[in-house]
Amino acid sequence: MDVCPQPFFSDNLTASLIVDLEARGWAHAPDALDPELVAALRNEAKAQEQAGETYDGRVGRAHHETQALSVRKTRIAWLDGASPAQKRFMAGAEALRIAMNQRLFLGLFEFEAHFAVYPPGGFYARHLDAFTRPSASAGSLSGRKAERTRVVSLVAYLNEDWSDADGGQLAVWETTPLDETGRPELNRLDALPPAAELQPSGGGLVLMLSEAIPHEVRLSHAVRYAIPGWFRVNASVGGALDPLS
Ligand SMILES: O=C(O)CCC(=O)C(=O)O
Ligand SMILES: [Fe+2]
Repeated sequence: MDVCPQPFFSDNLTASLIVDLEARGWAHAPDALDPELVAALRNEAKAQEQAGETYDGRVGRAHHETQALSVRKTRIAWLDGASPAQKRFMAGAEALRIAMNQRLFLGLFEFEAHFAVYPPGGFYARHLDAFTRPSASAGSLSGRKAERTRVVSLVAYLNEDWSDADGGQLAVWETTPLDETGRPELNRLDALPPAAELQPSGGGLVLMLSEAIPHEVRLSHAVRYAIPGWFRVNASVGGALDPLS
């Protein structure tokens, strides 16, 4: 791990993203990333797609695989951090991780990310990236343990010349309705307009609290390139939950 990773952008932008993240649970900066880096990453995503190295994205471990295509239609390939562009991307994420830990005391300890290529007709239905356990006795949620370690989600967009007509906006909501047992009931958000609908234009960057911000990728009419990633805490050791979490 670099001692002083090269940040994506200025300290000012980092600080204002973190202020928004703390105040409302999400933050967005259009044109946050260097266009050269964005182009290099987009080319890698395209090359992997053409080489058949991407595969169908699945939904969280708590869902049945058979549901996947009705929830999410996208193809993914995990970043391995090997190419110069991926090294730079991981270094920027590392700088953000350190800044978020310094200001928000989140204890984030690692970052994982993948390319996501949405074909025309691609989408990702409304979801949370991680689940809060409603109570210690919620045994049926045990399958979600692994995902609870996602604390902050990041999405970086790699698209060139995105227009309104291409669809594919990221809709974000600032509240999560819960049912009487404390489980998220996201279909109740049908009645609530999203707090924002963000264009996936190249260079844009979004941060979201993984357990708190429901979001969806609207139907995309063009090929849509993104890198979603997650900052994680070390909440499980040997399959057991960290008692502090
Ligand atoms: O691509 C996006 O805008 C968001 C993707 C997303 O929500 C996810 O991969 O969990
Ligand atoms: Fe997500």
